[in-house]
Amino acid sequence: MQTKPFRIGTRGSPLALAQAYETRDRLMAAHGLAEPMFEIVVLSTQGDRITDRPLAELGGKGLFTEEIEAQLRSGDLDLAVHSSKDMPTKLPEGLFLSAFLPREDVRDAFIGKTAPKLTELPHGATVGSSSLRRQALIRRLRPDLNVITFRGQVDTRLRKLAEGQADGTLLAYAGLRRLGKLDVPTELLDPKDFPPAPAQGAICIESRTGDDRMNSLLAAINDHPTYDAVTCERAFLAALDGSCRTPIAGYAVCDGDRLSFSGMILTPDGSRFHEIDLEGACGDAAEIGRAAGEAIRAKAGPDFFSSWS
Ligand SMILES: NCc1[nH]cc(CCC(=O)O)c1CC(=O)O
Repeated sequence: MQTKPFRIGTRGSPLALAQAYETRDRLMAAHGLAEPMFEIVVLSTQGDRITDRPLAELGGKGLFTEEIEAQLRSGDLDLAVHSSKDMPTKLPEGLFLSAFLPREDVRDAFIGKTAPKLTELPHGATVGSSSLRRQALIRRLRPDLNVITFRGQVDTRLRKLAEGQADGTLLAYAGLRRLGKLDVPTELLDPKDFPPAPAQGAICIESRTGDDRMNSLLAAINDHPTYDAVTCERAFLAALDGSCRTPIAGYAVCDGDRLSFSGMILTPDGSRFHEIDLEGACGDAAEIGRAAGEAIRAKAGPDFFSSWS
């Protein structure tokens, strides 16, 4: 019998906390465990402390995970809850993504102040976003808009918008939903025009490879279609070597045992882009993502990636 509570590591943002509590609740329900069996441990990461520069400039992924992973490896934590989208494609030795919770809505939400839709914004209007993918997709659809960097937690960004720092902003609808802000979006963007980031909307749980007891508890809350879809999307990202300077979109859907993947890469100014669609068996998720990454890289040619830096 375990007597010490399981220690769940998380960042302290309202969204991160909501995700950690959801994971704890699912573990409690699946195993009939009581609340005192879990302890939520809040950690601050570099990504939380540096809020004035775009993530891509700071080295991108890993900034939200390193401090948490160090404690997971040392045994100070038993599991860590993350937004899969923030996870680097390569994890530290001895750690793995052991479970994914059922995916939320993958779409990006537009929050317009001067117009309800991205396509209806006045000529030259300002849109705040620090994501390279969103910036490139906005410019692809509306090259006339002025895209500015917007960072910080959801509430910070909404405050900046309310203060008039921009005419609109984009956020993952999944995050807004988890925070109960269902009425905030003025438009939900169609993934066909505005494909989401790989792994958007999926909560993942990271644990130690050798921790059999923890991993068997986690296996019971794993959602298989989400696991396969995100595995495919992360393999796509890894095949493009996850360069944090390339705008990359990609999403997979599992329907029964079939998986359909759509991916896109863009130049940062949105003037050029390439798309790929690939289908296969859910069991081949990683292979489909990797093949899609290699195919789109070949389509784009080497000049595509060296045309900016
Ligand atoms: N660090 C940004 C981040 N990572 C995950 C989410 C949203 C939740 C999700 O995609 O699961 C967000 C905020 C956003 O993109 O609006």
